[in-house]
Amino acid sequence: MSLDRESAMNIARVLTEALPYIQRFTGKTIVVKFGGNAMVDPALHESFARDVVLMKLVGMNPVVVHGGGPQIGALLKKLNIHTEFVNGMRVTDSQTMDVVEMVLGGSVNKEIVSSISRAGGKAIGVTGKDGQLIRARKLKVNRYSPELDASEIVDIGHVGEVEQIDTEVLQVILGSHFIPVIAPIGVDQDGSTYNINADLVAGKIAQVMQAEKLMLLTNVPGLLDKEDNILTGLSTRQVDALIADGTISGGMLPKIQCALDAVKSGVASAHIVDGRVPHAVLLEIFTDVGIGTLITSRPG
Ligand SMILES: Nc1ncnc2c1ncn2[C@@H]1O[C@H](COP(=O)(O)OP(=O)(O)O)[C@@H](O)[C@H]1O
Ligand SMILES: CC(=O)N[C@@H](CCC(=O)OP(=O)(O)O)C(=O)O
Repeated sequence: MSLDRESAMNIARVLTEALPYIQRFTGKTIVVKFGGNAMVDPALHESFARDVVLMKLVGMNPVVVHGGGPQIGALLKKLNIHTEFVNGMRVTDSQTMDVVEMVLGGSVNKEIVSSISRAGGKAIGVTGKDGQLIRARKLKVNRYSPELDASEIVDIGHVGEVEQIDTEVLQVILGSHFIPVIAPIGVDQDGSTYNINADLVAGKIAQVMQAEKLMLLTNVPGLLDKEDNILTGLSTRQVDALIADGTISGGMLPKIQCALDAVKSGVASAHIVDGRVPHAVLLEIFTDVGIGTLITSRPG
């Protein structure tokens, strides 16, 4: 292949632009949450896997946490099982829990592991049950009730929140130079299984691993205002106001919450990024192109 001088210079510029980022992030843990909505296109699977393998090869420690909401929804539909969400969380009865575990711990997890292998990397897929990685407890959900004109606690079944992350299994995987791929299923002391929102798991893992970055890949360009402009660099107070006036709702609620919690607990930055853009991870980590919504800890 021969290139004209200008194209060659452009490629060289992009490559050298990556150098300070490689130097800065070598040896650092970067938690990437691959959202179910960003996963629906197989080509995006491949570009995501290549980005993660590249990160690993230049000395970073990528940790992948994945969702699979649309994939769970598709199987539930096939099985004629009705599903609904409260505050962005899937109401999960025992039957739904079985499907969730099958999809997240089975097909979705192994598809990502295979994509990473095809891209030349080595990955190990686990759920939070493996090595008791994710200890969960039942999540209590508060919902506003118009009839009561007050908030009420609703029981949404086998939905959990993270009680504790036991990093031992992660250290073993990372120590053996594998890329961990984690399905957001938790377990409690009695061995009961919980469906946990993948953003919440990614946020907690980033906190416990004191990650340099938490990246949440989704199917929107970032956190949007009512006119669809991307919002970035927000303070906690501004986020609270956006939740109160309904600008932030549904699946964006746990995303924002875990991004704020992560940066408050020492993660240097959290990013909500459009996973529909091919190589979104690569662009965010290795270039000066700022994409999506950046959340850092600052007063307010
Ligand atoms: N202010 C907002 N900005 C962007 N997306 C929002 C906002 N409020 C609600 N959402 C919704 O949140 C969704 C992203 O969450 P979710 O569907 O759970 O994605 P994922 O599967 O990637 O975790 C968006 O597709 C959008 O419908
Ligand atoms: C409790 C809860 O809602 N769990 C999610 C788990 C998967 C997930 O979080 O997937 P995305 O990241 O693709 O949305 C669910 O059942 O859909």
